[in-house]
Amino acid sequence: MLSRRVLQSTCLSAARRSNAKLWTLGRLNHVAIAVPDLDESTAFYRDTLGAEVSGKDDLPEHGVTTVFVNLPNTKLELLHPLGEKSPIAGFLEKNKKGGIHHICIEVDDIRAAMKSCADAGIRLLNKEPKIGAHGKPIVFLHPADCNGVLTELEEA
Ligand SMILES: C[C@@H](C(=O)O)C(=O)SCCNC(=O)CCNC(=O)[C@H](O)C(C)(C)COP(=O)(O)OP(=O)(O)OC[C@H]1O[C@@H](n2cnc3c(N)ncnc32)[C@H](O)[C@@H]1OP(=O)(O)O
Ligand SMILES: [Co+2]
Repeated sequence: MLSRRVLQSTCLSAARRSNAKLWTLGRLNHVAIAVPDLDESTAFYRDTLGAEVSGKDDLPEHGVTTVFVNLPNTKLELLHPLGEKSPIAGFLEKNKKGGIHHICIEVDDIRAAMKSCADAGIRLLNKEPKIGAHGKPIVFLHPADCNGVLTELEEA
């Protein structure tokens, strides 16, 4: 009679061999909005809507300056281009007043999630996890493979 532990480890290794999904999708971490004027947009959420907002954070490795708008159940990430090669410059060219740029969903294991997505033919926009605004590993999935929505995964 196989002990419970042996049975469990056998099932787990079978799941690993079958590449079964060994990670979990979590909360909506943030909705990112690209804005042409960061001060004006920050004032709108803070003064007009009464939201609690963070200070500005320059992230040269991402080519953006961010301000986070803290909501009870998620956050808005206000994005403004930083530097010559900002990945959001093209987006703002096309959307002069700004617009929703991406969504960010939490995962418990970024590398397992990246492998599942790559195996499913979803294009990863960074081959290795990068460190995002919250100091956590992140990956971006190509919008064309995600219903037209640029999708960021953050390991939480
Ligand atoms: C700090 C961090 C954090 O939260 O921790 C962040 O969020 S950093 C946030 C900033 N970093 C990133 O966004 C990194 C990932 N983003 C990228 O690599 C880029 O933005 C791409 C998604 C590859 C798009 O680049 P770019 O605009 O230069 O390319 P492109 O103009 O040729 O666009 C290629 C196609 O993608 C579409 N496209 C472009 N940006 C899009 C967006 N935000 N949402 C949905 N579709 C988008 C275009 O319409 C076009 O579609 P058609 O081909 O149909 O015309
Ligand atoms: Co983001």
